Amino acid sequence: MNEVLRIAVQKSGRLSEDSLNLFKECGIKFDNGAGKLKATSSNFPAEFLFLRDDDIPGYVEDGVADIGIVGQNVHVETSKHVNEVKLLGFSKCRLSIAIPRSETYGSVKELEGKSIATSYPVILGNFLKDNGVTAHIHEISGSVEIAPSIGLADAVCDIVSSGGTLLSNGLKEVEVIFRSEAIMIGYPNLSPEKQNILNQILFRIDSVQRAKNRKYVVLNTKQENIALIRQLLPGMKAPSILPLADEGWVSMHSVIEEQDFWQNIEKLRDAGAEGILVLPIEKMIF
Ligand SMILES: Nc1ncnc2c1ncn2[C@@H]1O[C@H](COP(=O)(O)OP(=O)(O)OP(=O)(O)O)[C@@H](O)[C@H]1O
Ligand SMILES: O=P(O)(O)OC[C@H]1O[C@H](OP(=O)(O)OP(=O)(O)O)[C@H](O)[C@@H]1O
Ligand SMILES: [Mg+2]
Repeated sequence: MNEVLRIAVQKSGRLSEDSLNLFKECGIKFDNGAGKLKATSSNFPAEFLFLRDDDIPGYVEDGVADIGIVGQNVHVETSKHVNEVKLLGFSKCRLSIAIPRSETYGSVKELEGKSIATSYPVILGNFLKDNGVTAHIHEISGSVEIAPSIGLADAVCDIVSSGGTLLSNGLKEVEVIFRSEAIMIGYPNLSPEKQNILNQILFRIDSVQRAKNRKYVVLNTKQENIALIRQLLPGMKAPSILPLADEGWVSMHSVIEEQDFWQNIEKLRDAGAEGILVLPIEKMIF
């Protein structure tokens, strides 16, 4: 039987675009046109389900979806029996407790007896228990930051990224209780065929991610500068060195971490590097 890997991604929201791009950058084509809830890839054995993010861990636990992408916050909150396949590095945010800006705050003990509105009762409950605080958790499913201003709760516990939503609702962050990024979760009992398809996807993701942090560098220099320039480019284990038409000149080619390049650019020029080109790399296969 020709197996197909069922992949659950958020239909629309903070995870959607990066989740879809992840698969597209891996060369997996599919149509995610408006209103579509399911799509089959035209060039890879995969089928996509477009869902609410909160539902994804349950689908993956039941094996209705083979893998899914959610925030770690949702993964921990839903506490489903799934494998943690891979952290993905996007949709980074934190889960924080916030109180009205006009109020003072000394320590977590001040939350004793207070009511806190949140969509994350499990994570918040664990935090309060670990800190020996008893508070009333008021569970609501969205627009949490409005709660103190309408008298629904004394404090909130919600996702923060830039802090803009807290600011515009007159709140200040007082405790960071969880840090999150997107994670790929998987059904624990995949068939060997499906595991094989997943391995192909993971291989492609690694190739794309590796390439993102690195650049292909080409520079020209006089032959006598080669040794010094090699020392300045830590990633340059075995650069390709090609003779130029001009006698005594070479072109050096290598792949380096982008960060190393910026740290050494001035020294490279001082060492005699000229005509430096820094090019993006699309994929890196080892
Ligand atoms: N402002 C933000 N910056 C970065 N990541 C965020 C931000 N807000 C949320 N996230 C992350 O993205 C996930 C999805 O956020 P989103 O706001 O789209 O969820 P939602 O409104 O619950 O969506 P759905 O309609 O699918 O239930 C969150 O669980 C969190 O991991
Ligand atoms: O610190 P900030 O950068 O302001 O981000 C935090 C906000 O982002 C998310 O909501 P989103 O805007 O995704 O809307 P939602 O409430 O509809 O999920 C989250 O629920 C916060 O409200
Ligand atoms: Mg949701």
